[in-house]
Amino acid sequence: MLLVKIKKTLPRFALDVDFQALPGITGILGPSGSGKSLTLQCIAGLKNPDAGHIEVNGRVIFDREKNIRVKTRFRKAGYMFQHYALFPHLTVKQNLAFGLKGRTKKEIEEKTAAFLKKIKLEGYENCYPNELSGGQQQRVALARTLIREPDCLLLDEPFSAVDPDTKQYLMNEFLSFLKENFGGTVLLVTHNLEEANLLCDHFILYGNGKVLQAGPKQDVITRPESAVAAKIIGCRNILRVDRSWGSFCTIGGARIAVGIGKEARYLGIHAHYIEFADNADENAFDYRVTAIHQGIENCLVTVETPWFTVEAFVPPREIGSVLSGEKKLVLPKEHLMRLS
Ligand SMILES: Nc1ncnc2c1ncn2[C@@H]1O[C@H](COP(=O)(O)OP(=O)(O)OP(=O)(O)O)[C@@H](O)[C@H]1O
Repeated sequence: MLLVKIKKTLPRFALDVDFQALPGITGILGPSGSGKSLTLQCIAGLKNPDAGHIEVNGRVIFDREKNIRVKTRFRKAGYMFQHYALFPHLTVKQNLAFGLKGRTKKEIEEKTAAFLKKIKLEGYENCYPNELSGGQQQRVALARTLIREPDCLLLDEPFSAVDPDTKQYLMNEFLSFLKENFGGTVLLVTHNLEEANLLCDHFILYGNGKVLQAGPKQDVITRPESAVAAKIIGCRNILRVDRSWGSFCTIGGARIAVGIGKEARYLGIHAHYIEFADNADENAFDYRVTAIHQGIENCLVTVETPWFTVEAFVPPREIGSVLSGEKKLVLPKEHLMRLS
């Protein structure tokens, strides 16, 4: 487990975060410049917080008040950079051995051989990084980090350098490799929601140097607390509430049933929960389609009602009936999210 409670003030930015991350993969998501990479750098010991405390599996690696500042190489925090940062002039084997400085020759031989096997690159030990595919390079980078037996892994956009075609394959490979070879806490910084959704167990949402929300992935996706959090997790429909009372509110004059809950400044609904029905008593509106973006599995349609506009995913086989104009747009109450 990783405990992080740190503050760092830069000339035009202030980081002030407090979170814990359990074993498994925790995705840190947030807009550009919200402090994600800075957090990883503080944990790895590449940057020093001005205040706070960092603990990995019960071992304090930073505590400003107690003047504890464990050196980077003793933190057991494996930091993997965006572009893998393999040494181009070193072979695969030398890259793997790089982190084992100070160990006996025998130990280095044994460990590098074991890791070459794990990453299925036996026979490639004398190759240079430019002779490897993107996926192979990534495995070497991951192995070079894991060979030092870190207590936690810090991954900063590990797939940003990969083309979209190979990305899916790499992510699956990465996940199974990690499951077999690492049982600790992984922090994964990413901009890519699809990637985060596939890989992560938990989410931490960042906004302007602060943690907006944290929790199990599914909870955060289905129950974002604020409009900003909903936007980060990819909610396409965030509607400004004019007035709310009891279990109702109005949006642009339309009365909407939302169920009882906290005071809401916005209502959110994921595009895949919007329905088109022949009959519905509640939250059903006349509409017209103003745009269609044809996808492979779904079409994304922009739908205008006299009171608000939303985007909805519609399976291609249903698009004809949605365009017919004989249906109503329905916002199912159970999928409306009250947002602050
Ligand atoms: N050495 C530095 N000196 C001054 N400001 C810095 C320094 N490093 C980072 N910052 C600022 O800190 C803020 C957070 O940067 P950080 O790289 O952590 O953002 P991020 O959330 O990782 O963004 P991105 O998703 O674009 O990588 C930014 O406003 C950045 O300009």
